[in-house]
Amino acid sequence: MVQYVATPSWLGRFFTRIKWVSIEQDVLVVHFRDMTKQQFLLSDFSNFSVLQNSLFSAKIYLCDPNNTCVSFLKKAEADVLNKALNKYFSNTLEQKVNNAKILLKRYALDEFLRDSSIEILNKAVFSLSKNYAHNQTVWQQHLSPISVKFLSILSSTPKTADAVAQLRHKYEQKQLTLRDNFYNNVESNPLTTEQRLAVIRDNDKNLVLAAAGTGKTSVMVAKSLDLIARGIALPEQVLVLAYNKMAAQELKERFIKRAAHANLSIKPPAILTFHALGLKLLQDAKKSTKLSTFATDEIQQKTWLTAWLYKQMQTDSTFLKNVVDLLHEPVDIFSFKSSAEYERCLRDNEYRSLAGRKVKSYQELLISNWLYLQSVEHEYEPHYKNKLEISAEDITLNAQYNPNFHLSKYNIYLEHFDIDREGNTRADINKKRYNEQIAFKRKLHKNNNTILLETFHYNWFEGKLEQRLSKLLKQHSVALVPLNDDEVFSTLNNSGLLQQGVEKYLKCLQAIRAEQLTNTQIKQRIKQSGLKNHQRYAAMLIAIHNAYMQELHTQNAIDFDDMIIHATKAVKKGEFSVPWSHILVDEFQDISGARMAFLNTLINKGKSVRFTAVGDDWQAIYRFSGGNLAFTTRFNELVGGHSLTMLQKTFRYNNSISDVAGRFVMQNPEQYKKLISTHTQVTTPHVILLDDLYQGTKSIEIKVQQSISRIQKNDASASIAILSRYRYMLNSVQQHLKDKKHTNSLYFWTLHSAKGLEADYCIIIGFEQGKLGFPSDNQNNVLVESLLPEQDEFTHSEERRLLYVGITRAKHKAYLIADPYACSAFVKELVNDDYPIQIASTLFNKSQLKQRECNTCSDGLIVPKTGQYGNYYSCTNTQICETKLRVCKSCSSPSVDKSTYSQCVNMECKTQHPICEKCGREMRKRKSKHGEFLGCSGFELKEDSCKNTRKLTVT
Ligand SMILES: Nc1ncnc2c1ncn2[C@@H]1O[C@H](COP(=O)(O)OP(=O)(O)OP(=O)(O)O)[C@@H](O)[C@H]1O
Repeated sequence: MVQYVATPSWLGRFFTRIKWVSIEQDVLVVHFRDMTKQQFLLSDFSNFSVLQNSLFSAKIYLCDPNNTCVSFLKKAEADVLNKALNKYFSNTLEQKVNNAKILLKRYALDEFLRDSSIEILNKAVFSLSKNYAHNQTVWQQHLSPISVKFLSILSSTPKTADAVAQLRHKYEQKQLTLRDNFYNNVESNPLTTEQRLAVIRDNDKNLVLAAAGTGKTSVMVAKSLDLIARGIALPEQVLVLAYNKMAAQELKERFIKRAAHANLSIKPPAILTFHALGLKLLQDAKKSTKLSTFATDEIQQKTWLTAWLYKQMQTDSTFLKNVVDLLHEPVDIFSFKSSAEYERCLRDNEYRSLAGRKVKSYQELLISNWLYLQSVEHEYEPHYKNKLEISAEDITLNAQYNPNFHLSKYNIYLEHFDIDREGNTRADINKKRYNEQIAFKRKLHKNNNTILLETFHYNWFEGKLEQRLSKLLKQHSVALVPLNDDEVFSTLNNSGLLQQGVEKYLKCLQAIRAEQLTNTQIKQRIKQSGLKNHQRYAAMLIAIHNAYMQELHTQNAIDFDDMIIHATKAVKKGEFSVPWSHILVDEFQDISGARMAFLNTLINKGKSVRFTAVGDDWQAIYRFSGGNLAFTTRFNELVGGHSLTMLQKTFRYNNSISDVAGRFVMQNPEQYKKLISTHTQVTTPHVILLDDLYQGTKSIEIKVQQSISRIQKNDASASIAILSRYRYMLNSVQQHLKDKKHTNSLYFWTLHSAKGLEADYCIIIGFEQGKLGFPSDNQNNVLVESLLPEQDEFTHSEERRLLYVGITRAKHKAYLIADPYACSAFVKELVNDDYPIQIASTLFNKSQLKQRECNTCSDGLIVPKTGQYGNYYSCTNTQICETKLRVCKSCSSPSVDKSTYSQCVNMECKTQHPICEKCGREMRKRKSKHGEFLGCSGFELKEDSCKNTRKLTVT
């Protein structure tokens, strides 16, 4: 039925195509002269229309999203039509406002406004208030006062983001009041406001970022109880995931205890580890869950891989060559920018050749291995001539000369020179001097009639090292007899090199499975690492990965990774329907790629699942087993939009512990900055640094025992934990304390296993230097590194977090016991950077630490030693630094040799002892008929004697 027709004014005949406009049923129809028409469903409008009169005609603005305007209408007809439209709109918009109220209540007042509900509110609520804001007078004319009031309140916050924030704030405030009693009583102490907010916020995704001891566990328990008690979820709709069995058990016990305490008779939700959850889903989906022995017995896994490699080597000689070539990652020394970088590389890599020799560089290793595989016997760095003999001829070499290799059977020397075709050297080596030394070595061999064969860095770089070796040796009639495959295999096996390779490949396999890497990703990651043989490494690892999965298939069994990987697949395929509306995950900072993929699948397959991650980026310590901190630090990008709550008040420890631990971990700029406040305040340092000496001799065991006795005297029932980076040190302390009497409960934790635990007092040991020290220098090699989750560049960043975890286990005091003569980088930092700790030993005096720094290498320390010729000092970086210093006869400090004297480093002593400029031995005062003079102490020696003398005045 056509109603309210409006036709064009006389002007409209020239300026519009419109024939007439009318309301027909619930549709506004614009008819055009060419018989076409445009229709607008009236119920689609969320705004009133506006009439605008001009001299000869009128136009109606429809105020729809396209800003449609119907122009050149007769004024009187347009007026009637517009009134009719707005009458209609006032009914529908009144209904829309009522509906908006219902939606607002449902999505923003009765529950926490979730990101996924914002779209609904945008369409049905915020769009109305925006239209209202632009057209207020018209709306006020046509709508009821109560609707106008509602819209005017809403429109006072025009930006959606602000409106969302306000609604959330309002909801939080309401719940804080309503649930005050519950939050006061759910734990033994009232929850803090930030803890309460962490419980209340129920966005699609929530991140609770905490620090140690801030009550993360309390929040997990309170949140799951609150969800169930308020009827937001049934117990079977809540899933809590803990990092390990012990934590899951603790959460379960605390849930039951707290529910009873809050007078709630509530059945606990599912509180599981990731593995237990995977297993449960596989069982529910009727999948095989037989556990492979590989999962529980590491040795079986090693045996399997060794046997598999052996089988491949037997059938394929190229494979055998690959195994040998890939034992050590190629190192291009020209890529080092400083001597420190080079030293670090040498320290982190031990080059043990097939002949069982420890050599100093990767390229020397290749040469030694090649010689070995060709059955050429060779010595490494044999003595050629000593300093004295050489200096008689030339002064270019300042130590005794040891060429790289000597083929004794043929009396041939072999030198590998680290230069490119232009004679350039490593960045930190003086090119001129190095080339002079090469020239001198050549001359020396010539003068002595010895054969010198030469290979160069560029031979290796151009992939022609083996070719050159073969050519040179053949020219000198050296017999080359290649070993057969069996001989090579048994050498690999007997030397332990195969074992090392197997261990490295298993670490890679673990990383591939934890990160769920595809073959393409494996290739990409290894390529990105810059490894020269990246294609061969990738091919080897892909083959091992496939063989491993095939082996599990043959066993018809799964390993721990499979519990998660297979369960993810089953959920994806819909073989298990997800019953959970709320998933809470603890220790999120250590989540792996595979676990995150599992969580994402559960979230996507479930119905409107809300996810809460609780973690602490300062405590991420499981990268080696796939923990990827980026999921926490880049949560928005990698997991999604979320509500963030920070827990920054700690209850476990005092401000002294918090200041030291917090400052230490925040040295890494990649860590979140947090302002931690502590429940307990103290006025003196409660982190104490002790030396590990007992009556002048290193004895960690006795020192720990003494510390325990001291604690016991003050607090006989306190719990005490002894913590160390590695288990071996704990074992020896535990053994020592076995028969000693003590009233306290003692715990022995590695720093990794201490996660989530606490004790009244903590004693941390093991601050040694090196691979088994702390920070541990046991760096992964480049290959394993390339497959592990990315990490920030800050030196020792994960080890730093580990010390943070260690110190923050203590409720009252943390004792750090360290070797003052060889203290690690961490102890040096604590002392040198004036951390607010109590230093309970004068041996950690800053200037003494400075005196002990090695001047030759980048981070070695000079420590006292006793050898067959008496006492001396040497550098702790034994692999790379040969520094040996004499003991000052006046004060026993280290003394550094100059050309004619040795200078004591102790600034208060500074004694100069004369030494022989020819052989380096001590010079002694002697008498002759001409008076006193200095003579070399090597004078009387039978072999290698030195007759050097000089005037007494010369020092
Ligand atoms: N609101 C509170 N008031 C007083 N004590 C609290 C409060 N919340 C937690 N605690 C106490 O603080 C201590 C640390 O709590 P919890 O173990 O939950 O911390 P956490 O954040 O999980 O620590 P970590 O990450 O170091 O393992 C516990 O003894 C706990 O009872």
